[in-house]
Amino acid sequence: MVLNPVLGKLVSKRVVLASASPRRQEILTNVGLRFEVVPSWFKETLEKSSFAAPYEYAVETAKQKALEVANRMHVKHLRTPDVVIGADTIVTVDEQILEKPVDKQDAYRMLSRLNGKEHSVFTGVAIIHCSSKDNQLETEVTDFYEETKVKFSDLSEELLWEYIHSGEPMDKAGGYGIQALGGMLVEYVHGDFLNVVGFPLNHFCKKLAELYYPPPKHNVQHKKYDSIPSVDTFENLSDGESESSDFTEHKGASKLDSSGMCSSGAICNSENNSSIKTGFTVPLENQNGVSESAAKLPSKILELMDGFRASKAMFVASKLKMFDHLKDKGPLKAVDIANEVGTSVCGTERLLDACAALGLLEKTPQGYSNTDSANTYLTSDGECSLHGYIIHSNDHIWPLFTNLESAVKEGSRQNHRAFGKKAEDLFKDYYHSQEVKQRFMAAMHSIAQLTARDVATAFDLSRFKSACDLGGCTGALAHELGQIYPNLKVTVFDLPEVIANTSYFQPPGQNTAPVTFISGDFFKDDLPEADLYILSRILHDWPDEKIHVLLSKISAVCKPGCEILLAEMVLDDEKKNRSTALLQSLNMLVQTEGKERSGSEYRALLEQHGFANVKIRLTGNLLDVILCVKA
Ligand SMILES: O=c1[nH]cc([C@@H]2O[C@H](COP(=O)(O)OP(=O)(O)OP(=O)(O)O)[C@@H](O)[C@H]2O)c(=O)[nH]1
Repeated sequence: MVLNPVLGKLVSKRVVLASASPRRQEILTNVGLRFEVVPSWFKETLEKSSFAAPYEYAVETAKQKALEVANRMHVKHLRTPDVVIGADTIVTVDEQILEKPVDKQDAYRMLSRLNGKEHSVFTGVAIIHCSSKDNQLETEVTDFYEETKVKFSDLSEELLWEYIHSGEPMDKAGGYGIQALGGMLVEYVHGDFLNVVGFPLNHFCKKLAELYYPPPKHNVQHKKYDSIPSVDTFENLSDGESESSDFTEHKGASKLDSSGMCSSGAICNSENNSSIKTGFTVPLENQNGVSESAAKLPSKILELMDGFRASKAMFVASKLKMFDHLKDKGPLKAVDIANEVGTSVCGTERLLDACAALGLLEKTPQGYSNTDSANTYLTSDGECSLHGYIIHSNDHIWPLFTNLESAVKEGSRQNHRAFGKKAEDLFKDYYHSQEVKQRFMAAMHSIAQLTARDVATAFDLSRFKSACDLGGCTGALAHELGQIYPNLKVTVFDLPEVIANTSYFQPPGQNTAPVTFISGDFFKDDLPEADLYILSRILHDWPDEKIHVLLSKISAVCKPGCEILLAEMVLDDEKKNRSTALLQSLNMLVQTEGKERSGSEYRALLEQHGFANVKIRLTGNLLDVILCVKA
């Protein structure tokens, strides 16, 4: 779910965050944005005195950071990104610009200046839209800044030094982190808190709204985006569709009757009273046009209550290949689709209407047709088809999840309840029939294709000569690695039942780098030699005991300097923020003995087997990446 649909405009774009700041990564990840992280190499050394105002310095630095990454990625022939985001945070006090302290003395100097006073925090942000024409990079720059005022209490020398010795100030503008220990120094904040932390999310969304929902020319009233558009339809999540600025057009269009329904019969959106197609939030306006009841309605809970119905509607339409038929022959009427797929007309019409309301289809007098997102993701041959994973979700995960209650009570997987068969070995269960095996492989292939580029580029892997993808299934990640690193020889090592079935999934065309497939069981058989061992979505399948067996085997064949790359959904250490990963951990509960783990948990497992320098990258995609080296 994307609460703010303007972020959905970036869904099908290759978005790059040109920042090493973990805070910026977290702020953007938390709102569901998918992006790659490519830290900028631009040195923050612009001449401050040449700028008329401090914020101009921050904006220019942000711009240069983003442009450096856009250029580097273009030149390196990694696919040119669509959007690069750069940011720079500075603190100003007494007309001085403070950046990150270089050492403890510098931190002390900064904090002493801020002590007992109000100061400003500016973050400059640059959003660069990139395109490639005749192999030349073309860029369109949008930039802005946000100012937040912060006041420090009167702080004792002792407290300042204690804070400095905590180590927290060192990578933070002005020498403090308001989101952690530094919060104790602060008396008040006027303005956007996240701006202080490093990224002005609200202003960023407004800027995107200006860019992606340009105001209708006849309606000058809405020229400025004071609020983020809140039209909550799925089509706003896809790029290029529904470009109209619905949210301005609908403003105030519907009135509510006493039952809370819009007079049009549509359900209304709480923020701007616009007609929306999904959700239940029903506002009442007071005389100032402010919604009174919205706050009382548990819209999040209502949405979650509804969530399984929406999933199932999409699953069934996918399983019945409705999106495939519409791609080939749309627009089609319900009766035509019902005839094509052999379903009832009344049931088909309701399903298609629901899919249209969810933004998966478009409904016109000519009939139903796919949205661009449906063509791309929901058809079985779509460019980034998730069909395989959707069918696996419908046929395998859904029955398991209906037994979640038992799984939670018993703390174990539920295959016996869902499929009337006691779980044996996890993969033997998947591979007991050709049909289930192919379904599972297609599901893994969908996810691997969606994530491969982000996994492959999370770190620079060009120094490696050979890589072995343990449990690499269809080879989707291996092929992507071969594309990006032409000097890397990639081997996929997987069970014989898998290797025997990989041919169907190989990419078409001659110019893909060759991948070698070797069959074997990584728990029992000798592992192929490699400089880099990859485990993508493997460790989460297993309990710690089994992971120790596997890591000790890898450690035994790894020469010093060899590395391991893990691709997993990494939980935050407190296990409270990343809902997709936490739900995935429940998913592992109902079907495996494994679980999702936090960065610290992975680090501890790896370090026990002699791996060091564990680096973690949150990619913003479904998989995050961990790299470590055999000491
Ligand atoms: O209260 C807080 N104030 C500031 C921060 C963090 O401080 C840094 C600011 O540095 P900069 O903008 O130069 O960004 P870098 O970290 O060097 O990363 P780039 O690669 O983008 O240059 C920033 O990380 C803020 O998050 C804080 O955490 N709390």
